[in-house]
Amino acid sequence: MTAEPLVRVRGLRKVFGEGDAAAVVLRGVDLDLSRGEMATLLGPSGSGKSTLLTILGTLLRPSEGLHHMLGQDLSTASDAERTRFRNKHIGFVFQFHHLLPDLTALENVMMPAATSRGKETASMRSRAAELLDAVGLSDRRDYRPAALSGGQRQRVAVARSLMNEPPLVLADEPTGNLDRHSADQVMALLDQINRDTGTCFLISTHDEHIAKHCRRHIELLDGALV
Ligand SMILES: Nc1ncnc2c1ncn2[C@@H]1O[C@H](COP(=O)(O)OP(=O)(O)OP(=O)(O)O)[C@@H](O)[C@H]1O
Repeated sequence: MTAEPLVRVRGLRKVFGEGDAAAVVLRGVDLDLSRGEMATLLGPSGSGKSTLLTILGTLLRPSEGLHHMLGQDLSTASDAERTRFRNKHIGFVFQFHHLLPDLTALENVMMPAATSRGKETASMRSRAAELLDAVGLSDRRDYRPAALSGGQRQRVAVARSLMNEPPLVLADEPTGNLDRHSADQVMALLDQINRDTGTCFLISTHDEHIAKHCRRHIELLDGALV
């Protein structure tokens, strides 16, 4: 018997709207992601990359199809179960960092743990400090996002995505807002984390140069995998 992959998706469809206004955005996607994989999701604008990532992140339900992660059937899970699952097992990095402006870098990194466990603890603080160290920002712990560069903010967002040690991190155009040098730094960081911890990354990008950092390329064209 082969072990079930980290993520298994079969016949995934997403339709927005109804009747004449219906737009079929994903038309039957089959995809497996294994633990420790580092993959890019490529495709032209409008091909459905963000929609697929949002569904894999349980932030959106598919119209049809099967979605399993860690052997759990998320297609039939309740909203509350999906939220609990997401907080525990999935990290996110977005194009715009979505850091909270009033919190320091350290407090932002701690957020996912504080959210799922109710309150901050000393062990959360030390894990967040270790993560900031790992992304090269231990000297910026007490800075607020406005006092950080774009690349530094994105590195804080990467640290935050890892706070709960998720087996899967979904990154939607994580370098889309960065210059080439900062983009390469962020990609090298993701690559390093992937090798060190076995975290699976699925990274959407338009940029072929960024895709070179990944060993697997998944391509969407008009809502279907190529
Ligand atoms: N909530 C929504 N309601 C209706 N249509 C939507 C919705 N969200 C996305 N779409 C449509 O789905 C299609 C795919 O969008 P999506 O954002 O997934 O593409 P993408 O490949 O990530 O594009 P980009 O690279 O430009 O970010 C687009 O045509 C978009 O207009």
